[in-house]
Amino acid sequence: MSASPDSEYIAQHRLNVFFEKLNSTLMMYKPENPLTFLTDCFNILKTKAENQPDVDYLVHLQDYLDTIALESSDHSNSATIPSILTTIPAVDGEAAKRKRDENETPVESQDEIESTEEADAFSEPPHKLSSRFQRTQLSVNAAYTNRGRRGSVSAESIKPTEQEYQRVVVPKSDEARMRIASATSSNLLFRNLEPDQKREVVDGMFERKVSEGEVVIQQGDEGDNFYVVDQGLFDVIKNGVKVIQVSAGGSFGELALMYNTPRAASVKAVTSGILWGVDRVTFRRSITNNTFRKRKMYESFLKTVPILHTLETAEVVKIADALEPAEYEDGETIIEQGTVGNYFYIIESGEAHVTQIDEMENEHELPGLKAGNYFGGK
Ligand SMILES: Nc1ncnc2c1ncn2[C@@H]1O[C@@H]2COP(=O)(O)O[C@H]2[C@H]1O
Repeated sequence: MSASPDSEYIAQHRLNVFFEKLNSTLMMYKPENPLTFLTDCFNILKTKAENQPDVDYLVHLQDYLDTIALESSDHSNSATIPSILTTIPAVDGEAAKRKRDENETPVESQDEIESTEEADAFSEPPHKLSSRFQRTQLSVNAAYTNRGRRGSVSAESIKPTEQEYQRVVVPKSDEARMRIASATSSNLLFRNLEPDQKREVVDGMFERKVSEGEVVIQQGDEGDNFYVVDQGLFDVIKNGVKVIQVSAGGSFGELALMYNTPRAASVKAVTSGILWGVDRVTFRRSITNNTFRKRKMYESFLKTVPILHTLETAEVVKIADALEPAEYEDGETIIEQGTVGNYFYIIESGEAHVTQIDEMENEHELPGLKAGNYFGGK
């Protein structure tokens, strides 16, 4: 039996997903004027589609919804829906700055105001191209899967004022500090922390012993703590399906805290184990500030990379955590034929020549690579 023209049209444009997302967003924020809200949303989608026509319109929509979820969570006392300002892609630093200059920015969060200079530095492209052959690559060395629609729960702003904020210090032995150091040594979320921020997180960490079978995090709950695994194995279960297992040195529970959303998955202890927990406020003050900026900077770019199109935001941000920018001069060799590849590269901007030497030692020019293309890895 063939599908009706109506259902074909719906499937072709994935209208059910589109309307479901709009509907759940309206239900979540309940804007006073839904028509204005939707008009803003459509205008923004139109602009995004004009700027990045190759990107799927549902990706643009999700990006916009993520942005307003983040913005509204940092303005939890305000009922306003964030303005168009918040939708300027982080990679377009100049445009974002111009827009900020043009608009008196009533919706900027405290965090944004305090870190304007730093944010500008981050939102600038990390390099300037001196010629069309100058190349810049990003190496990727880790990723994990995560699919999740973000809801929103209200929460404290990232940087509470000093009077409000009481630094949490949980007394612990040197042995405990050593164990924490070992558990966090290879954790991506800790990699970019300043020594003082790291000390703040470690000071605030508390030990939690868990029994086999214990549910540490329940999908859909409001986020309270972030956890680093010291000992034991933990299954991450999403909608009843195990998506990943976390072991010593791994961590979980950052998404709900970082994005002020309900827990995206459940986490259950497969064995008895020991966790180091960090409360929500300490986490947001230290880890979120660093990680979030990096995630926002690369999220929009990564969504334009064809191989990553099918990933949802939660998956993309994990890749963003693992990215390391690398610059190459015009003519510099990035990888050499016959050598072992350690990195996967995505071209953020610039172009790369690809050549191959055959058995007769003749060099052949292969099709070149440009922004969004990738190479390397095994
Ligand atoms: N595929 C996945 N989907 C959702 N959460 C995941 C996934 N893999 C690991 N997690 C972790 O599981 C945690 C559940 O709580 P959070 O949503 O706070 O943060 C989540 C992530 O840290």
